[in-house]
Amino acid sequence: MSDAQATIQKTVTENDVVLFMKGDKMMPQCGFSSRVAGVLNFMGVDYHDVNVLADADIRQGIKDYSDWPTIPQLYVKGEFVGGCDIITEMTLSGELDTLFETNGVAFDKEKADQVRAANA
Ligand SMILES: N[C@@H](CCC(=O)N[C@@H](CS)C(=O)NCC(=O)O)C(=O)O
Repeated sequence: MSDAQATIQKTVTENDVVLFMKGDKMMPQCGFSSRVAGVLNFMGVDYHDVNVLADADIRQGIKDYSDWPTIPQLYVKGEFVGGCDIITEMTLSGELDTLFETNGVAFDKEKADQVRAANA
């Protein structure tokens, strides 16, 4: 296993929720990353952010790890969940709430409902 793959595996194993993104959660540097980080921030989710722009090996490595060609990538309990389109859909359908509840990830349900109401 390459160093990048080992680092990624360790990161997604040691942190319940991980967002591989461009920029960081306070200052995303891509609209897709910004949308996912914005939802997680608004929902009050405690997550670990990894800025792939800081490391070319991780940027490529995360695509290899999940066999998914783009960033952002959200992981919950070590499992790849999706990118921006999937997370947006799951937020609006309530599936993301269910996934968090099933995995014991704390979030503010009222805020999640607010996102849905604003996009209804
Ligand atoms: N449809 C994608 C949009 C994300 C996307 O297209 N990301 C591009 C541009 S930021 C990307 O990661 N390209 C490969 C790269 O920059 O390494 C999603 O749902 O996440």
